[in-house]
Amino acid sequence: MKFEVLTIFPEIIECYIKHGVLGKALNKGIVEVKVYNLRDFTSDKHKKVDDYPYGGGAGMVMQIEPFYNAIMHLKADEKPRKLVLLSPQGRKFTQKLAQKFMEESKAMVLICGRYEGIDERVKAFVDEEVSIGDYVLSGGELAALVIIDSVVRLIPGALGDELSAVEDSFMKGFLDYPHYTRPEDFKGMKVPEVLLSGDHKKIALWRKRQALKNTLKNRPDLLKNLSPEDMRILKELC
Ligand SMILES: CC(C)N1CCN(Cc2ccc(Cn3ccc4ccc(-c5n[nH]c(N)c5C#N)cc43)cc2)CC1
Repeated sequence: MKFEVLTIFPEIIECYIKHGVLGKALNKGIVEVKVYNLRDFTSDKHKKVDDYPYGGGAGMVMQIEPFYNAIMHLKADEKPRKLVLLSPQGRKFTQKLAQKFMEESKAMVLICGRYEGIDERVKAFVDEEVSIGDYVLSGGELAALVIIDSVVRLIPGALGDELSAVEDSFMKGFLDYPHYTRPEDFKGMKVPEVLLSGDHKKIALWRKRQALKNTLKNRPDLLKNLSPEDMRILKELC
């Protein structure tokens, strides 16, 4: 999977991708990330990327030319790629969309704006407009990293543990169960006895109950299409 990121702050992307799962996936060659500075695609000596909005209004708007030049530069190799514009107006990014991107795209271009947004005409060159959530960010870079991270986790072999990607919550339709590790007793705060029992059946049931309890409390909207067994457990919790 190849990601090409267009941004005026390449350092934001370059710093993050060196670490953790992403860093390992890069080293394994499972994923490639190339970052392009939009200022390198300007035609003036000041490398200007923004200007005042037509029609007036607060702030500055990013000009189309650097985006156009960068996109045409990438498309010169005529390889297929999905062009995704990060935007507060985009469709909501979910685990399901991450799965779809992983399955359908061998290469993705993540287009990151700043300021008050970008010239609307850029959208004529993109395939998708995506938002990571209903809150206001200062630019598209964090959203691009969210997409890269969540899609890479789904690539077989990226996590080094096939189950993890499948077991990631949201895929199953409810939140994760609580996790504990040593010490058993931290200032009187003890690990639940069941987790020390070695009884894997009991542990699995406890984890399922806790996951459903957490989901009922924090994200009841995820509780759809439960199995009859999960529904039975849920009813016991109510
Ligand atoms: C003038 C007045 C009436 N307007 C009122 C509405 N404001 C909305 C506005 C606010 C901030 C930004 C900053 N920004 C620039 C590029 C960019 C890309 C993504 C995101 C972004 N924010 N939140 C997400 N989930 C995102 C994603 N994905 C934010 C971005 C862009 C746009 C803009 C100003």
